[in-house]
Amino acid sequence: MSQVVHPRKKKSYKGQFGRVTVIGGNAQYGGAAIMSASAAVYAGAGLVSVVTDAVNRSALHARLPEAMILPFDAGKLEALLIAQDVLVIGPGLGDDNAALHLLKRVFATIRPDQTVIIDGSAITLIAREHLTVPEARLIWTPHQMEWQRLSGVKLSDQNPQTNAQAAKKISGVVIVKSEATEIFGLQEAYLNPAGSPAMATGGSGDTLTGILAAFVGQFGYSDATICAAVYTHSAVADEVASTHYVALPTQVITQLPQYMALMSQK
Ligand SMILES: NC(=O)C1=CN([C@@H]2O[C@H](COP(=O)(O)OP(=O)(O)OC[C@H]3O[C@@H](n4cnc5c(N)ncnc54)[C@H](O)[C@@H]3O)[C@@H](O)[C@H]2O)[C@@H](O)CC1
Ligand SMILES: Nc1ncnc2c1ncn2[C@@H]1O[C@H](COP(=O)(O)OP(=O)(O)O)[C@@H](O)[C@H]1O
Ligand SMILES: [Mg+2]
Repeated sequence: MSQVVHPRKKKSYKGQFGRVTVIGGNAQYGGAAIMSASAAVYAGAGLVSVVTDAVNRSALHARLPEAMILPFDAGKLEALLIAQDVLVIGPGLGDDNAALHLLKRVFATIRPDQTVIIDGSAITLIAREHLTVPEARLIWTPHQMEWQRLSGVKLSDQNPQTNAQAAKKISGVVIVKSEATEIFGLQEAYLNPAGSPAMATGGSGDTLTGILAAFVGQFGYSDATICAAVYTHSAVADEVASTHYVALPTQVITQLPQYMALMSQK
């Protein structure tokens, strides 16, 4: 962990800690985009933007003034996306035609050196519509039902062996989230040792996407960075859960800077 999260150099500025854009949050699921973007900001991303339904503008500005906002239908979308280091697509995006159209528009702009974290509704849409994914550094973050949709492996048949086999057919890194999250597509498979049922609350996965984005954006894309992000999410939740029955995503998010400061000093 401390190998990944290190003290910042004195001579540095926000442009060196990752340009992250979260694409998600329709009229029903605005909170998902807010939690993803908040996690990215609190985990240290230098510049965070959110492409979201226009109805989320006031809520997002009020909750997270650090973030910039662009509505889903903005003409400037491509210009924004091209300048990003990391994209998160899917938290609260929804799976209707508007979401599908936006997903295709985003995929058409992606460059191979960008990291794209594919979550939630985006996974469901890609599986349902058999979409071709762009050439990029892809990180998939399915929960078990999304993994069933994407891989075809039924929930009841999912285990480290069947998951590993299925992940080989998918381009990029696959983080199969559960009570024992597994990561495939790295040099070695990784089993997350932290976390608890206190994390079983809506928004936990949305929060993970923001942490991943911030870690890749500031510490660079590597196996160690991805594992550290997954571990940090659960380890902070464990800290919260030591005194709280549920580890609310918003509470996990606010604890991130303190946890990372301790990690960076080890
Ligand atoms: N506050 C918000 O705005 C929230 C928005 N969310 C967004 O809502 C959209 C739909 O995502 P959902 O995950 O709710 O719906 P999904 O339809 O993708 O998955 C839920 C379904 O899968 C089943 N299931 C079985 N095992 C499961 C497992 N281990 N984990 C999760 N589900 C399991 C559930 O019973 C349910 O039928 C996504 O875009 C997501 O990002 C959620 O993140 C919840 C919070
Ligand atoms: N029982 C559990 N033990 C450990 N981690 C859990 C448990 N239940 C949920 N989680 C974690 O919470 C997150 C849930 O993700 P997801 O279902 O996508 O949430 P959401 O879409 O509501 O944000 C994952 O990181 C998962 O590993
Ligand atoms: Mg989710």
